[in-house]
Amino acid sequence: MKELDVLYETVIDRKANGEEGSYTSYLFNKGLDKILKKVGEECTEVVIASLSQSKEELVGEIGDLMYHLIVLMVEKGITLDDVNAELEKRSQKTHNLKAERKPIEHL
Ligand SMILES: N=c1c2ncn([C@@H]3O[C@H](COP(=O)(O)OP(=O)(O)OP(=O)(O)O)[C@@H](O)[C@H]3O)c2ncn1[C@@H]1O[C@H](COP(=O)(O)O)[C@@H](O)[C@H]1O
Repeated sequence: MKELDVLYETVIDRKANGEEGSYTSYLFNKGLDKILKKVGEECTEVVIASLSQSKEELVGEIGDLMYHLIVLMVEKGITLDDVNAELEKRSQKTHNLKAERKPIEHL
């Protein structure tokens, strides 16, 4: 997804160079605990928006979560390619529902 690549590069640049007035630079300066707090908050906001808000608001909350996840990835040295490779590995395997979760078939 093009926008994710652009955002990732911007976040990499903020970590390397910093930028006056940048929220991303602010997060990196605060450190891992602050980034994790924001990821946790944004997860909760996605859950709340899913239950009670419009599709538009939910899309906004998902965007916030994805942004903060990318900040976390950059902080931990994880690339989009790392995640793509993991998803690609999983895509080889389908029908992952565990046997015990499958409905009992009545013969
Ligand atoms: N996608 C985002 C993005 N999503 C959310 N946010 C910011 O995340 C903050 C979260 O808001 P909250 O109300 O939860 O938190 P807050 O009270 O403002 O801040 P805290 O005190 O909790 O840290 C807001 O300030 C938003 O502006 C983002 N800030 C930046 N980006 C991207 O990062 C790029 C670089 O931004 P800067 O680093 O600010 O130049 C931008 O062009 C965008 O593409």
